[in-house]
Amino acid sequence: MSYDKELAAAKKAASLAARLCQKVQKALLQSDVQSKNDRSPVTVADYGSQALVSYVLQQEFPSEFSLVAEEDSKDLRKDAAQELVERMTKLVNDSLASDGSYSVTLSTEDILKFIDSGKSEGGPEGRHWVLDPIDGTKGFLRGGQYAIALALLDRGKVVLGVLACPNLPLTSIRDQQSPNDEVGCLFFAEIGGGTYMQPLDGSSAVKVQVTAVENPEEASFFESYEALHSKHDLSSSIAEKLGIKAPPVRIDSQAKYGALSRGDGAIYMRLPREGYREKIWDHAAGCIVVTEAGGVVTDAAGNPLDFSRGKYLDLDTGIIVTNQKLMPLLFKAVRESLEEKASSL
Ligand SMILES: Nc1ncnc2c1ncn2[C@@H]1O[C@H](COP(=O)(O)OS(=O)(=O)O)[C@@H](OP(=O)(O)O)[C@H]1O
Ligand SMILES: [Mg+2]
Ligand SMILES: [Mg+2]
Ligand SMILES: [Mg+2]
Repeated sequence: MSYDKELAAAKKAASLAARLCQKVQKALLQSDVQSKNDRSPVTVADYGSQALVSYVLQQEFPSEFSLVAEEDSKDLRKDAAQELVERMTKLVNDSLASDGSYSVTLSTEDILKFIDSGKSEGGPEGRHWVLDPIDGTKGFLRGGQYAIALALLDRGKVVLGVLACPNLPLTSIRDQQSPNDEVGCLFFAEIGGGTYMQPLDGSSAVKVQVTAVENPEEASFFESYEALHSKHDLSSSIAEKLGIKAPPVRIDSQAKYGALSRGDGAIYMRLPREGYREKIWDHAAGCIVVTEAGGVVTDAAGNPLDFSRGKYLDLDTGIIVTNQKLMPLLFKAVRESLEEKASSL
């Protein structure tokens, strides 16, 4: 089955949302009065992105629409949020007007409704869109990496994924010469069709592949920027077992899956603290982008991720990602480190 029409709509929606986020982040980084604790820019961009993606998908697929998305409008309906909602409404309408394909002006109530149409629970039947309107909200505020991550589930399987990474350099993050290198990547993958990357400005796409590195000593690895999101001590013990020499590259958000899909690094380890439950929108798009580029994504027990159980991913301990050659070695090192840790407790 082909999902070409769905993929085209997903690319359009994610690109529009990326433009909105870029605009907000630019204003945020330029303003000298910003207070470190002011989260309103990310709030405006996050909800604005969700409203835009939801609107575009509903225009393209009016009859069959189900969206599992991270945000809902509850906080926005409070009186104190009124100014923020107005700012967001203007941003969303400006984005739609600049695109030109929809001649519409949405009211604040319309926008809140589009945000709330992301309340589906997903599951093993039918089709569901899965959206993280901004993944890496902390990275967004820091001026670092973030992603707009959109995927489609069909009968519980991820069949397409789009990752817009507005701050990711077009060339490998390992070869960065100057901070002026061009940024803004759109990764996309359809099941059985491979993974492609194109500049967010719309120029032509290239096929990407994960790295062919077979020697773990030459492998480099990614982990979350935020130490709270992953046990960095555990990943360093795994890296040591593998003989990895280079220090980890810390990047925010699913931009890690994008960077890995084109070979910027060989391994991504995400081993959250006990009790943290992973959500499908944090991994669905990234997972297909990596697997269609020839990579493997499993939990720490070696099982593929199961996106058919609703909003949460029920998995064993964490998520590990690499190419097919390195996976058996990585898996072994992960098991050994976890066992050592368990016996030392
Ligand atoms: N405690 C904890 N453990 C693990 N994961 C957590 C935790 N808290 C949050 N999150 C989720 O992580 C998403 C950000 O992904 P990353 O961890 O790759 O980003 S970062 O490098 O830490 O910025 C982030 O996604 P966004 O909320 O969309 O930014 C969260 O869903
Ligand atoms: Mg997220
Ligand atoms: Mg998010
Ligand atoms: Mg969040």
